[in-house]
Amino acid sequence: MKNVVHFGAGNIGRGFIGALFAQSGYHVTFVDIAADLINLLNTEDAYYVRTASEPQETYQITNISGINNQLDPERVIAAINEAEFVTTAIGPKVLPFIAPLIARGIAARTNTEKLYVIACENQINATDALKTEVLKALDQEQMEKISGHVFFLNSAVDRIVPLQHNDEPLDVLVEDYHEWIVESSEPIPPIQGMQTVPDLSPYIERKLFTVNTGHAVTAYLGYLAGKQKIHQVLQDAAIAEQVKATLEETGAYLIQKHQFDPKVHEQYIEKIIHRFQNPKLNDDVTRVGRSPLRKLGASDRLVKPAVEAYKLGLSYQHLAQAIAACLHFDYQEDSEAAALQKQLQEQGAAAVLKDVCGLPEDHPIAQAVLRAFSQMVKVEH
Ligand SMILES: NC(=O)C1=CN([C@@H]2O[C@H](COP(=O)(O)OP(=O)(O)OC[C@H]3O[C@@H](n4cnc5c(N)ncnc54)[C@H](O)[C@@H]3O)[C@@H](O)[C@H]2O)C=CC1
Ligand SMILES: O=P(O)(O)OC[C@H]1O[C@](O)(CO)[C@@H](O)[C@@H]1O
Repeated sequence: MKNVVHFGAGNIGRGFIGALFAQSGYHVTFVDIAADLINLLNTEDAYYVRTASEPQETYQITNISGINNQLDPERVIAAINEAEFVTTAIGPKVLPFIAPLIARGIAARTNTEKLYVIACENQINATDALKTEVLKALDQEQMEKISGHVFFLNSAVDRIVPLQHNDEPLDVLVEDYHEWIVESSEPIPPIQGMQTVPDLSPYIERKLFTVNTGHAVTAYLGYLAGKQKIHQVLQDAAIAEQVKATLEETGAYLIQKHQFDPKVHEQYIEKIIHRFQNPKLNDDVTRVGRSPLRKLGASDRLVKPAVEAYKLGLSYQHLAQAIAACLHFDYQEDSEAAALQKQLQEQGAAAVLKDVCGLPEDHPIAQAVLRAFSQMVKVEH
């Protein structure tokens, strides 16, 4: 029996990556700090993944177990010894916290088979970031020991998995579409639904700056307009037009940088917006807008394409409006939104743009954001 240790038994963990491994004949050991979830994974024989589509498809996921990494790190280390893959879907900011345990697991391995480590997060080169943290925890001898045995592979993951409201807590509602692309120039063990490419850059940029930019803009404009669900936001023709115009801006950059066929890219944009419009996902604006500080980062879905468009002399005005709308995201239950609002109140928008986005006040994008920010009117929630 082949084994995978997957960190993060949440929506993407159970509904996407863990499910693909189980369907490919692997035993999936989920690692999480959520004690109830781990208990259920150890007491239930199976859970169900259901698609938000017509007709609905249902997949039974079996051969699963769970370990609480806070309570039982030694068992995680033992599980890594048996594993062919270690994967994560935990949030990019959490990677540094789990890296030391992954390092201990790798260092303790007596299994001489190859091990593939893949971070499945919405961030460019997330596995490289994880690798950096793992290597920090290893000494020279350990690094030499793993060389040629442990491979860190970047990846791009795409499947919309909303917040869950199921009768059975392990079950997951997912969209039927999914794409998992892993960067590797060498063959790796095949996993159902995983595709390998030698250069991930065009794929991850296309995904992050279309799916994630589009989703984030929809969420922030929707929040500003007082809407609750993503598909409802796109029923507003003016917002839908603005989302499309933003993706035309990221598209112009992507087409130029990666020599994409403009017609094919246009179809990709249409398909992505169509995915957002799926009412069966019933996805919350506040989920999709979550973690605005991360989303405002210089390498993330809003600022990076705006800066790249600016450098190429392309339009970035709609992206600037999207950044401005993000600054209005004051959903207090999101800790990053609360921190963002605090910083805005204490230091003002120009300071936030400099600190969080890496945009000095005199940068033309910062100027466009500041203008849009002051003109936007938010509907109170
Ligand atoms: N939900 C979605 O539609 C998509 C999410 N992603 C990415 O996948 C990643 C996970 O997202 P979701 O599954 O939606 O989040 P989630 O919140 O449903 O799952 C994250 C899981 O990580 C666990 N966790 C947090 N800190 C931990 C720690 N220190 N140790 C062990 N477990 C810990 C949580 O308890 C939770 O079960 C994120 O990077 C997200 O950007 C990517 C594509 C789609
Ligand atoms: O934590 P993040 O970056 O919001 O990740 C979740 C996002 O990823 C996506 O699933 C796209 O793959 C979006 O649907 C969703 O908003």
